Formats: sequence, C-alpha cells, structure tokens
Amino acid sequence: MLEEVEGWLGTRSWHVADRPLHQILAAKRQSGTKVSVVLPALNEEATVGDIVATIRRDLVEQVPLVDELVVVDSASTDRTSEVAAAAGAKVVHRDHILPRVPAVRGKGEVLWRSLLATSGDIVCFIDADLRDFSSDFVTGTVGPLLTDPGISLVKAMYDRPLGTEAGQGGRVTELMARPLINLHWPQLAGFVQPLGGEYAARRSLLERLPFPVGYGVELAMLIDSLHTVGLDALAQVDVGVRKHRNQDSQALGRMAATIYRTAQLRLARGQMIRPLITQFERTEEGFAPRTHAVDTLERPPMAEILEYRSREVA
Ligand SMILES: O=c1ccn([C@@H]2O[C@H](COP(=O)(O)OP(=O)(O)O[C@H]3O[C@H](CO)[C@@H](O)[C@H](O)[C@H]3O)[C@@H](O)[C@H]2O)c(=O)[nH]1
Ligand SMILES: O=C(O)[C@H](O)COP(=O)(O)O
Repeated sequence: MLEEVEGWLGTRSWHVADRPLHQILAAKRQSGTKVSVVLPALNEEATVGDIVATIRRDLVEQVPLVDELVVVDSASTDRTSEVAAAAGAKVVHRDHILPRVPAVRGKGEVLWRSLLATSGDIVCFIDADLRDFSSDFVTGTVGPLLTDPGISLVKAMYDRPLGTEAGQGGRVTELMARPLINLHWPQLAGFVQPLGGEYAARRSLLERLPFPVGYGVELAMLIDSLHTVGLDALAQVDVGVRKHRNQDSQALGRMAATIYRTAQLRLARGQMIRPLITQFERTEEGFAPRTHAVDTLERPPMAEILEYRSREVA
C-alpha cells in the first residue's frame, strides 16, 4: 500500500457513529445546504418501497435531512414506479428527463439524468435493490459533506454477505475492480467498496464528470474524481452490512467486461478528462503560460452514418 493511502485511511475513513445526527443537522442548518437522494431503479418493485419509506420516515419526517427523494425509473416493466410513489418518492421516468437526447440502457445513464431532475447541492445515490435497508447509508455518506467543506465525495463501506456466507459478496469488486485499482490507480486502493452503489457527492463535482452509461459509472467516478479534486477530498464511511439482490455469474461477467473497458479508456486517456497542453511565451514579465485544448474528438466510420449509407443505396 502507498504511504499516501495509509495516511488517507487514518484521516478519511470513518464510521457512521463518528458524526451524530444532531451534528450533521446543525451543519446543514448553518450552511443552508440542500440534500437530494436518488434511487436508480430497474424492476425493483420488491425492495424500492421499503427503502423509500425508511428514508422518508427517518430523514424527511423525523428530521429535516433530506430535501428531495427521487426514484429515477430506468424503463421498468414491473410496478417499480407505482410502489415508489406510494411510499412517498417523487418518481421520474428516465425518458422524461432531457428527452432531446434519447435514453440508452444502463445504470450510469439514469444517474447522469438524475442531475437534471434534482436540485440538491449534495446528491446521494442509493441502489434500489437493497434488503434490510438502514438510513445510516444516507446519513453516513452525506454527513462528512455537510460537516467538512474539504470533502467532495463519500463512498459507503460495509460487510457484504453472499447469501448466507459472510464476507463472500462483491465478486466483481474482488476479481476485477480491486486488482485493476491496485495495479493502475494505487492511490484509490484504500476504498473498501469501490463499486458500491451508495455514495454522496457535491453537485459541483458531479456536474464536471463524464458518466459511462452502464456499470462502469462507479469506477469512472472514483478515478475521475481523484484526478479532479484529489485523494484528500475523497472519503469512506462504515455503515454496517449491505444485502442486495445478487446477479448470476454471466450477468456479472458482462458487468466485469464493462468495468474493464471503463478502465481501459481511462488508461488510454491519461489523467485528464479534457486534455490540455500548456505552452510558454516569453513576455516582458518572464515566461507566460498559455493553455490550449488537445483535439481528441473522433468521428465514427462514415459507413455508420445514415446519410452516407442511403447515398450508396441510391
Ligand atoms: O440499467 C439499469 C441497471 C440497474 N439499475 C439500478 O441500479 C442499481 C444497481 O444495479 P444492480 O444491477 O443491482 O447492480 P449490482 O449487481 O448490485 O452491482 C454493483 O456494482 C455496480 C458496478 O459498479 C454498481 O453500479 C452497483 O450499484 C453495485 O451494487 C439497482 O437499483 C438497479 O435497479 C438501473 O437503474 N438501470
Ligand atoms: O459489487 C460487486 O462486486 C457486484 O455487485 C457483485 O456483488 P455480489 O457478489 O455480492 O453479488
């Protein structure tokens, strides 16, 4: 482990109990910060209702921590929307957010769109397939953002059982994400649950990041946040145990491929989201830096362009 990571674990890795609710509520009152909670949901009628009801009861009705509770429906074919609305969430269908840009399949797509459907200064994402949900997932991740102005992104960490086996969950995390992170982004090696779907961030950071449309979104967010705000602005909080609906190994293989591809793109691209070149010009005051964007846009092969193909047919 890098020395920097050892230091980070000592100063940026907390437990939900480290910030009592009254302390984070006082910080929220003082700063006037607004908090949005977003649940991305694709066919989650079995679990979304309990999660929404728990957050509503604990953090909207009992105390004023959450200002906006939104379920973004990722084109579900079950009763996800009805169940979420009945439990007290505002429900928005992904196709109704930014209709000018047709939506594609994937979790990252709905997280990206959710930024347009919410207005909080802090946005907290919570998966909609969690079982035995506790509102500690929200208070734990939102707390440091309210109390510590230097923090920009907070991931939840937890034990992950697989069925009845303690500690065996998170198969893609252990077999794909953790090895990739340790080998290529060792500064991020202190994250216990880098792929976890429960985290909170400042809108001012989220709005500057690109979002892969699928399951690459969490790895991308960590890497791109590291290179945007630095390791010291990232943190993690222990919130206990997380149980969720486990996908089968073929589905996880597809998820792993997406995550690998997300890493590949970032390795090829280097650290900068938008690469820049700084050159120097001699002036009367000395060497003055001048920064320019580097061209990276690539047009797709012309054979993929509809107008070109129809011209060939004509
Ligand atoms: O097209 C999709 C796919 C998923 N989801 C929702 O996203 C959440 C997480 O999806 P899930 O299929 O349960 O992911 P996991 O198998 O649990 O994958 C883990 O690893 C992924 C990759 O980092 C993360 O995106 C997940 O949050 C994390 O729980 C759930 O609420 C889904 O309903 C969508 O909204 N749209
Ligand atoms: O985060 C992960 O690694 C995947 O969601 C798989 O988790 P599971 O092995 O607990 O189903």
